Amino acid sequence: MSENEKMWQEEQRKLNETIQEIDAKADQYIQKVGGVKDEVIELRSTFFEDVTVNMDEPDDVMETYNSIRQQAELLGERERSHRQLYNQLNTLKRMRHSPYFGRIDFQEDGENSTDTIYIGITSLMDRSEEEFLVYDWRAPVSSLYYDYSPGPATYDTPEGTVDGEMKVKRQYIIRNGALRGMFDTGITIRDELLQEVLGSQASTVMKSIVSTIQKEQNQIIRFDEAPYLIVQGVAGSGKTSAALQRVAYLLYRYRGRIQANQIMLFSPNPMFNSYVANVLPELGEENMEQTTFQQYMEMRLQGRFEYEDAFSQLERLLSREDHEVEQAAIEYKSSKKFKDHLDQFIHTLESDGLVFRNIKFRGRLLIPKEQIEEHVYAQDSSVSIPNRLEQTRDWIDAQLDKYEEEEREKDWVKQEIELLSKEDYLKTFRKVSRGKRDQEDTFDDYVEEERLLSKAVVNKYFKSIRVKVEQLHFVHIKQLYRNAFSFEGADLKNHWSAIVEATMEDIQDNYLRFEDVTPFLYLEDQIKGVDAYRDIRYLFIDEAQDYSPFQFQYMKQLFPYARMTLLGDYNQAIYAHNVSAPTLLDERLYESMKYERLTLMRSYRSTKPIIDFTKHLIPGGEEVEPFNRDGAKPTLTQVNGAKQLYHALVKRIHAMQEQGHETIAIICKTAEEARHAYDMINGEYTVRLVTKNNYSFEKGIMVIPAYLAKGIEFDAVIMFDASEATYSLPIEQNLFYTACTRAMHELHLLCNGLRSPFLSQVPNNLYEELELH
Ligand SMILES: Nc1ncnc2c1ncn2[C@@H]1O[C@H](COP(=O)(O)OP(=O)(O)OP(=O)(O)O)[C@@H](O)[C@H]1O
Repeated sequence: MSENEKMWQEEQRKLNETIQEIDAKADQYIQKVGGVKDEVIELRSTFFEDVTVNMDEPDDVMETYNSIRQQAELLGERERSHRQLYNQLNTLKRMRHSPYFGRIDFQEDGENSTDTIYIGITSLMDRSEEEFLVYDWRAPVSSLYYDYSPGPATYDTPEGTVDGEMKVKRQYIIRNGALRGMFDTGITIRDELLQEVLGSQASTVMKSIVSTIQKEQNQIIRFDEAPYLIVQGVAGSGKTSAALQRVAYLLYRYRGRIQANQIMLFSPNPMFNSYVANVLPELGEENMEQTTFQQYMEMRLQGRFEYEDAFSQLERLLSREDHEVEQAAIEYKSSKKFKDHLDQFIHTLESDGLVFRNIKFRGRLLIPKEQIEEHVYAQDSSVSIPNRLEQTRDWIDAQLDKYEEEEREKDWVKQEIELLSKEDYLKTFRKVSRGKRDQEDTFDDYVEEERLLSKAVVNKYFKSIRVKVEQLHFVHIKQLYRNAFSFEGADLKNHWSAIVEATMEDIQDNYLRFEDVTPFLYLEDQIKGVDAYRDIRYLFIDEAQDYSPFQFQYMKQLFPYARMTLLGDYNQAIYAHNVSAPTLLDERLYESMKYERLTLMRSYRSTKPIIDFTKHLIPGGEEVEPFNRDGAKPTLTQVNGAKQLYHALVKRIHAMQEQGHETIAIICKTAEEARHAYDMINGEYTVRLVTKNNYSFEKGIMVIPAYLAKGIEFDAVIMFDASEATYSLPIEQNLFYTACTRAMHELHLLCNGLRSPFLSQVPNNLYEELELH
């Protein structure tokens, strides 16, 4: 038997033993789960047998309440342990399929023996819970596997650094409990496994990468120093993947101290949310909180304003009209400079200038705005505006109590009572008299009945005023936002008056453009007080290049206790505010803060020929390092007119399907172009049109605007129209690059008319020009 065969046998034996151990543990768990389940069922069915229910006397009610609470707590605790055992059992099931993926043999300095350490998605102890059979990939010692090749190696533990020598580093492919492959690896994780992983079909859900994490990604995952981690990574370099494994790492590293709901991820679009939703559960962890800026905006503005979202703003700018003024407005309103300006404005409001609304009731002026103003500015100027407003709110409430009482005597109230239907009358009567009866023995006085009913009627009408007062609606934020523009925007020269005029009109129409949303909310928060997310400890911002400097400042305020991980790629900055301004990945924004900036240059998503092509679409692209995965060159099909475009498209889709590609994206520039492409082929193929209002990621053919394909990948990408008429302006360059870099295995460009000037930067030998036959 050769050395290799012996090694294989030895490893097979080890694998069998581990699986036996997993089975034995699973049996133990099944018994425990069964036992707890029976208890839960029993507790549920006998819930009320075991509680004493007696509502006769107040003391009895209290006793009943306590008894029910105790029983509910017991049930809750049993249900929790059932869930926990059930989750552990599921993890064991996953481990049985592939208990580990790597091994290192490590000899610590000063020790005689070498430890053999197997590494898997979670740790596994033997039945007696004494020895580790498998180490969690997030354990300190496991970082050796990602960071070193055999030779001297070091890892950090909470107790300090451990030095030693790595003797062996081995990788396994284990499927359904059987050893399929095994490699002793060198400096980086050997390419075989990565080749296998990357060569597979695109999936509609993102996969975990723990078995093939690369050294530079591991640095991101385990980073634990500065409060800001900025990651600039080229398209497909694993930023999102690293972010998700980092969440899993943090949950492991700070187990018991940080829960999944204290970690939040901001993602670029809702489709992305479902795309990444599987990674953490696959690793046996709960998902973090996920949201988009769009969702946050909706939560804040819905019902108050019509507002534009980021996608519509982009669509507006992508239309081929003159956007000079709009572009200037977006750049300015998204800048730190505008925020500083607003801060100055807000500062002046401390002594003068807040605008208020009258408080009226049925046409009667109850509290004039001047009185509110007087009340606010009568307070000590050292008190913050939000605190003064809170104080004023209490004062207004007290005034309203008085007015409410006055109103009860009015004729309209009597009429209202008369008009109450019998049901309403009884309902109101019961409601108001309920409290009364507890205090008095009899209740038969007509006057008292009238009094209570009028109180109820007036109360009902005052309710909406009370709610508005509670929300500090008496401050006229809309007017204040307008007033913020009553200065001379020196840098904007001849555009300023046009910008101000457009803003005034929009606000008058109760409409907020996307570029106004953040400044508006910021102003509102500074005046009314920030409703911050104080529980969030870690904030992840994916596609960070798409956020404006103003949004960043805003987020900092919204998440005051969060460490931030910002991941993105400046070459994929597609929004107007970043066309000529630095993105959030720019170090200059962090100069006064503690931060670390890491870069990822290696791209894993696409085949080498695709990366060789796409890297020429951006300045500095020559530094992008492709992962060496083979594939066909991208193609370019030149067509003239809609008819030829249709034929080229159909031909291409057909070829992609023949080759067995499961996710095929026809990527367009705008929603309008996507609708056009969709109409062209719908009926011929089963095809899905993805819009910002319809977002789920399924297998098949989809037509999608480029900005919605952000962060996502497909087996094959067909660029619907790579022509000059579609892609030639500066704002279109990154969009073009982003769209092309979504392809994993195949990239095909159709071009109706003159080709985009961005293509002239790509050497001819890097793509194939096709004729349409
Ligand atoms: N270490 C790795 N092992 C296996 N697959 C990897 C690894 N790193 C990245 N990938 C794969 O490469 C693809 C791109 O990764 P990901 O989406 O995380 O990149 P990204 O930098 O966020 O991309 P983009 O900015 O273009 O949206 C995914 O299919 C991911 O699974």
